[in-house]
Amino acid sequence: MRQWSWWYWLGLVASVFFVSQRVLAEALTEDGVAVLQVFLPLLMVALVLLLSLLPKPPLWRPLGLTLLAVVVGLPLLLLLLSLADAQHWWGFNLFAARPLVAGLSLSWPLLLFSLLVVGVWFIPRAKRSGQPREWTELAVTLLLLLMLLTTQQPQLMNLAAFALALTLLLGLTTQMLNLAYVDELTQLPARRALMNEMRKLGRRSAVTMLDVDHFKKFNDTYGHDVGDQVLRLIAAQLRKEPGCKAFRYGGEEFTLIFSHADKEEITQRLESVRQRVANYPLRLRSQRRPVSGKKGQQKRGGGAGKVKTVKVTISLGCAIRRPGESTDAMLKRADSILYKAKNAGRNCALVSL
Ligand SMILES: Nc1nc2c(ncn2[C@@H]2O[C@H](COP(=O)(O)OP(=O)(O)OP(=O)(O)O)[C@@H](O)[C@H]2O)c(=O)[nH]1
Repeated sequence: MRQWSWWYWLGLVASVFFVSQRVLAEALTEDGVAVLQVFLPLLMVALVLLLSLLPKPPLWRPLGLTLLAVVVGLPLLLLLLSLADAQHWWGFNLFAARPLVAGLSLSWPLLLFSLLVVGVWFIPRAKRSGQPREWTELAVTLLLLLMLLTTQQPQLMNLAAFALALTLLLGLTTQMLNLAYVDELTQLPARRALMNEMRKLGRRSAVTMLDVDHFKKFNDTYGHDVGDQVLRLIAAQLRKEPGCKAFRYGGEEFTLIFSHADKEEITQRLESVRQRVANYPLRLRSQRRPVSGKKGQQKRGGGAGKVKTVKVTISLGCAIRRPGESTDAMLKRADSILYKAKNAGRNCALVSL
């Protein structure tokens, strides 16, 4: 679903690029060019804001088609109006369109509007999410702006257009790699990344499988969303641990790999993770509790908005690589040690040579 976003952005970039090329075309009058130089960047900033705010449904849905028609069609409509010399109708001359800097199509309204949209919305959003998609959208917005500001300097404009195409390609590739290699819920490297990393492990290495205790019961009691919160919490604790690399293996299972085989140090690290998770008070708001069923009714009795804390535990099984052992066999052994830890009463870490 999220991948549809690229098509809308591509549509907008293509439409703005086409219209900006027409700015240079001789078919436009001097006033027509001026209108495009003032209004096209303003319209473009408004459209990128719209695109970043609205959900992006599949293109073939009526809403998707409408959104695409808006982002592609409005710049084209502006071009048609400029070709028809329609600027007299909208009082263009009153618009204070004098450029602030000679050679750049930068007017006061554009400077203020783009500073507001980029500074208040795009930059904080990209920083908050840290995702390649949001950073790409910010870079594309800035490069589109640069391209439109430099319509009077074709060499600079071509350079900005080239950088724009490269940014889109880079953003798309990074996102595809992220989809394949990064787990969306926890943002840890996913199983495919683990398998790649395992191939590189040396003779002195170790792998740990870990699993949340009684997670099915936890999900049934507090709901799937709180379960997801637990998985994110565990990922955050694993990420903090030095000397090892964490992966989400799948479901409620995680994997840690060590590129050394020091049993004492590994035991210490696993104990530290286990204790941090076990002692972490997870805050629950009452509205997150189940909305139906007997258990839900009992829990909702506690009053709306009340904050309750719960704790979870994990079990860990670590296999230190044996001479001649394949990484697959080591992983399987770690899994069976994990089940020994479960049978030993859970909330514990076992390490075996
Ligand atoms: N919230 C949430 N739950 C998940 C996710 N992936 C798997 N689960 C749940 O994890 C639970 C795993 O349950 P089991 O394999 O029976 O294990 P368990 O209840 O943790 O019991 P033990 O492992 O023996 O302590 C199932 O209820 C799955 O639905 C996820 O991404 N989010």
